[in-house]
Parts: sequence; structure tokens; C-alpha cells
Amino acid sequence: MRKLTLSGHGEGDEEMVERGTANTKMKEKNKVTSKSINRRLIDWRGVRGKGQGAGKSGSNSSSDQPVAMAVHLRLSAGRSKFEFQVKKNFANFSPKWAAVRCSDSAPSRRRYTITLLPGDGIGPEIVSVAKNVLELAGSIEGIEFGFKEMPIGGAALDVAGVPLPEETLSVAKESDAVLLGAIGGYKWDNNEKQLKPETGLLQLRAGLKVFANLRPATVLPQLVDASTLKKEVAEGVDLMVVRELTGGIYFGRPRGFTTNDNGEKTGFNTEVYSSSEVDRIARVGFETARKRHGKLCSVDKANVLEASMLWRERVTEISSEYPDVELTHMYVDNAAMQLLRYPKQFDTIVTNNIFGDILSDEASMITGSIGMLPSASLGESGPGLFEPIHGSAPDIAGQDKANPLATVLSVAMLLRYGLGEGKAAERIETAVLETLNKGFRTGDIYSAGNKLVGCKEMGEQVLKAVDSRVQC
Ligand SMILES: NC(=O)c1ccc[n+]([C@@H]2O[C@H](COP(=O)([O-])OP(=O)(O)OC[C@H]3O[C@@H](n4cnc5c(N)ncnc54)[C@H](O)[C@@H]3O)[C@@H](O)[C@H]2O)c1
Ligand SMILES: CC(C)[C@H](C(=O)O)[C@@H](O)C(=O)O
Repeated sequence: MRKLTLSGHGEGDEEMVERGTANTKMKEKNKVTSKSINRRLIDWRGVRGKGQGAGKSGSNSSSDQPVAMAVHLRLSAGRSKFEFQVKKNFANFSPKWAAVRCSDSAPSRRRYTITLLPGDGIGPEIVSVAKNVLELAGSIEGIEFGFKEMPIGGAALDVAGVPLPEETLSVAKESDAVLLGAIGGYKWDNNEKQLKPETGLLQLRAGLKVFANLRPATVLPQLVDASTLKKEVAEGVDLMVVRELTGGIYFGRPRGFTTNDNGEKTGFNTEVYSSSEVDRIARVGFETARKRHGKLCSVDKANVLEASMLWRERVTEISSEYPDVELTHMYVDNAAMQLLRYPKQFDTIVTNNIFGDILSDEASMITGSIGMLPSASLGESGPGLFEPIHGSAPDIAGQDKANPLATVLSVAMLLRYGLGEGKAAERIETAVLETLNKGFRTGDIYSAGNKLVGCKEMGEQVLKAVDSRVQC
């Protein structure tokens, strides 16, 4: 199988031809209807904290904790294939006191294969914590996991010479869900394009066809003081960025380097979207908004860019399928400003690949830290990809300073959206809130009066909180 390659040197390039052919095939394949999206993404419900009111659907968390996770979205029926390609001795991976419990009382045991991609920098530290939490919450709910750890990014470059070895992609494709830490680091920053860790991540997203990236940004009541915004601005913020993930300027052709008429080196990229690509992400945006508070803001740059003009045209067209959702449009420069001025005006934002990348990082700081924000990337079929939105944080790697909660919450998204295991997901989210209620804080979310802990200790505390809620 030939891998999708990402670098190029302009028109006529072989890789561009390959991409062009793929695009034509995609056009035929990607006639995504709201029915088919509903098949995969059903029952999205806003879950609000105490005193914040229920979501539009009227659902409330069953927990009595001040749950304020932005949106809970459940996948339809569980997976049908439970093959275990990988046999592992789970005892070696379990946290020291987390034995499998309640197995007799669990209605049925389910098994899933998870691909772990720790990656670089803080990636291995945070994935190790999240894996333990996943295993414990799963065991309590009668779920067994088979894990296969594979290299990606700089770690893969070091062992295999490429940022996404073919085996990593095929193992990921065969699994039920993929958990990624982060990729990248100083060591590989000056590598040529094809040999950058980031290229491996983009190849993974393209290979898994995960076009819809959900990035919830919720200001938890416990962390309102960690926000860099004033309390009255940050308090109660609960928004979801729906980012298109496999198109736009990240993947558009032509791209590359050339020399202009003055003999100067130039670099160029192409922002390109087809109608079907916009339509399918727009529908995910509308479905998300419909299950939250019924407000969708489409962010573009339609005053300047043709790709954004098409984006706005298609989103407006698709809105006729969702008369119950209030659609607004905003230019990205204004959206960046409005996020800081009055973030509570946003419910669901749908936007392209690059604007979503930037706006979700911006939104993360409203919540206190980028170390808190999880994400789920989903396609029409196949395994989802779950990762924190932050990077490999090389400045703190190996120092036990990383906040593992974004990855722990990504594991909750994996359970809910990737496997349809909502109870286990809720167990983890509640445990995170309890841990914060007890005052445990990593450095990035620390404020006076709380207990400063490292990555490992934070993980141990979340495990204790998961464990304390066992009811056999
Ligand atoms: N999905 C990914 O794997 C991903 C995402 C973004 C950046 N990157 C890569 O990561 C590398 C570093 O990029 P960057 O510095 O621009 O962004 P970054 O997100 O890695 O770090 C930005 C800042 O946030 C802090 N930070 C990030 N995550 C944290 C956590 N969990 N706990 C505490 N603090 C945290 C870092 O210490 C740093 O000060 C680059 O190679 C970049 O390409 C990877
Ligand atoms: C590392 C990079 C390729 C990636 C992106 O731009 O999508 C990152 O910023 C992210 O948000 O996951």
C-alpha cells in the first residue's frame, strides 16, 4: 500500500497526481448524508454542571458532582469485532492496586483492542497515566483491553526512519480505537518535510480518515481561577470546536518550494475544500449544536478566500436541513477577538483545519490550561483517534511536570465516542472532577491554596477516585 505523502514541489508532482485521483474517488465516496452521520454520531447531549441548567436535550449527568464536561456524544451500537491481534500479560500493565473487580456482577464482558501511540516529549508520561485510568475504569465496568504500543513521530524516526511506519498505521486501522500522546521535538525540528514528526501525525489522520475533530473547551468551576481571563468572563464557558481535520491548507495541492522571477526562494500552500468535504463537516457541526444548545457559529474568511466563500455557501445550504439550529457566520479574525471578549456567546463552532487548530488552542487558555483539553477525531467508519490538543511540550518533558488530565479526558472520549462505553467514560470524568475538588493541581493549573503534584501523582489520585466509586 502506498502511503499518502505530504511534501511536494508544485504542479506535475507525482504525489499531486495521486492526491488528485484520491480526491476524485473521495468525491464519489463522501456523499455523507445527515442519516449516515447520525448512524455514527447519535445522542449528543449537553451535560451541565450544578446550577448551570441542563443541555438543550434536557439531559443531566447522573453524577451529583458539578459535572461541566462540554458535550457528551455517544456512538451508536458497540463494535461488532472483538478480535485480539495482540496478546499481552495485563498484569504487567495494571496499576499496583487496580485488580479486576466486579467481573461476576458485570452483565457481560466486552473486549477492545487499543493502539497506544505515546510519541515524543511528554507523550509517554501522559499516555502511561491515561492507560492505567482506562484499564481500571474499564475493569470496573466489565471491559477488557488489549493494548498494542506502536511508534510515531520522532520516536518512529529514531527506530524506523519514517514518522509513520506502515505497521503503525495498519495496527491502528485494525484496532477499535487509537490513543495518541503527542509528537514533535527540537531534535527533529530541522528535518525535511517528509521526515518531520508532524508529517507522521497528518499521515495518521489521513490514513484513518478521521475528518471530524471535536475539541470541547469547558471552564470547570474548580479551575475558574486558573483562567487568564477575568472570572466573570471565563465562568460558565462551555463550547465545542468542530474542526475539519483531513482537508484544507494542511493537505491542499499544489504545495512546496519554488523560485520566483526574481530568483528568490518561495514557499507556497493551497487552501482547498470541495463541496462534499464542507458538507460532511457542516453536518457534524449541526448535529453537535443540535444536541447542545442549538447554536452553530461557522468561522471562515469568506471576505477574502475563495475556499471560505464556498465554505459559507455550503454551510448555509446545509442549514436548511437543520431548521432548529441557529446558524451564524463569523470571520476568523473577529472570532479570535470575540473568544477573548465574550466567550460565553459561543456554543458550537465549526471551522476549517487551520482555523480550528488556532482557535482551539486559544479557547484552551480560557479554561485554564492547554493541559486540560481532550479531543476526539472521528470518521465515517473505522477507529477514532483520541489525543490531547496540546503538543509534546519539550520544555517540560521527562520532568514529571506534565498535566495528564487532557489525555485522561481523551480516554473518556475514547470510551464514549469510540467504543460506546458511556458509563466507564462518566466514571473517569467524575474521578477527574473529584481529584480537582480535593485540590490536586499540576503546575499549569496551580493556584494558591491547592496541592502541587506531578504527572504521576495526579495519575495516582485519579486512579484512587475511580476506585473509590466502585459499587459491586
Ligand atoms: N498533537 C500533537 O502531537 C501536537 C500538537 C501541538 C504541537 N505539537 C508539537 O509539539 C512540539 C511543541 O510544540 P509547542 O511548544 O508549540 O506546543 P505545546 O502544546 O507542546 O506546548 C506549549 C506550552 O504548553 C505547555 N504544555 C503543553 N502541554 C502541557 C501539559 N500537558 N501540561 C503542562 N503544560 C503543558 C508546554 O510546556 C509549553 O509551555 C512541536 O514539535 C509541535 O509540532 C504536537
Ligand atoms: C502538530 C500539528 C501537526 C497539529 C496540527 O496542526 O493539527 C497540532 O497543532 C494539533 O493541533 O494537533
